[in-house]
Amino acid sequence: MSVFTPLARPELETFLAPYGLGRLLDFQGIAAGSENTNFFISMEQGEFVLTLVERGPVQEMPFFIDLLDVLHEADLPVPYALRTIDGVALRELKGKPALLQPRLAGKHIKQANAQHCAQVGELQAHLHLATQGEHMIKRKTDRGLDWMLEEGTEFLSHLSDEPRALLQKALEEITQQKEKILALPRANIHADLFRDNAMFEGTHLTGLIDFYNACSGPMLYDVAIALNDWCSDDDGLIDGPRARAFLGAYAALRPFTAAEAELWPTMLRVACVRFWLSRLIAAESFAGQDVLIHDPKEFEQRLAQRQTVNTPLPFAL
Ligand SMILES: Nc1ncnc2c1ncn2[C@@H]1O[C@H](COP(=O)(O)OP(=O)(O)O)[C@@H](O)[C@H]1O
Ligand SMILES: N[C@@H](CCOP(=O)(O)O)C(=O)O
Repeated sequence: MSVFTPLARPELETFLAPYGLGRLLDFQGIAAGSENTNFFISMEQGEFVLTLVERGPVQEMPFFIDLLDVLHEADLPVPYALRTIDGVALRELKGKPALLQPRLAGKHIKQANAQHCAQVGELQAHLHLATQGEHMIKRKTDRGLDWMLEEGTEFLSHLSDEPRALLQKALEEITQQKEKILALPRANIHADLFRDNAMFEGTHLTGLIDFYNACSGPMLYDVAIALNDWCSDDDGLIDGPRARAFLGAYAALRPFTAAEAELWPTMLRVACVRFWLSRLIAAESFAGQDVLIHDPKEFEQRLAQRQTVNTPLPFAL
């Protein structure tokens, strides 16, 4: 279970008092999640989630707070940092940066269908449209192309022949296509829009959570990351109907460009490399600990399946 920092009721009550949300009724550590410590918090005035930031770009918390404010003001269903009565958003608890956010209704779905995928594609397009151009808040990801090349090269010697050849080929492609990828249309991107970062009530998408990988970057990269998770079957193949539903709903709001259509197969592979590597690293660094670790093999398999891509981007000439 990923509650890295346990909390006792009195220290939580002291922390929550300045929000003016009434008495603390109940709280519960959340087992899901792998990066931060999260608690469901029931107050007299509603349901909230408290996050203690355990690792990652702690000094960049103002970026995440600002981005979620922009998305919230654009009426998109995302959590955002609640302010204390004195207007403070970013606080500290047990020496960790701490945020209190509204709790979104619903739960994660395991089996996505075309209807789920269309809603996620649509919401992702809204997220990009709200943060394009002068609205984009700059933040360089710490897991970008240079990181992939560096960590990937490091990992080659840890792998057996077949995965090593697969990774080597992908790293060469990243080196060759890097400039073109970086020139694609940009916005703020979620960069981790997996099923476990979206909430559904029945078939209705109630919102997106966990923006701690968000950054400024190519919108197509965000699409590829999401599609690899939402539209893959158990063998790692792209499921045509789900992928077309996702891409069609997205493109109806933000049509893809010719450059994006050309780089689509590359981008699907880059998005596989990103999570294959981060999972390999997590599996090594958290081995034997009580932390949720996702299977790296899943992305090795997806990368192998994306050597040919039969689902083109819907793109009108
Ligand atoms: N604002 C929220 N509303 C509802 N549930 C949330 C919210 N934030 C987090 N959660 C719950 O907490 C879990 C872990 O949150 P997440 O941000 O994904 O953690 P981590 O950063 O550790 O991966 C989610 O799977 C979800 O169930
Ligand atoms: N969704 C990811 C986990 C989050 O990525 P990280 O880079 O923040 O560890 C996955 O399923 O691997």
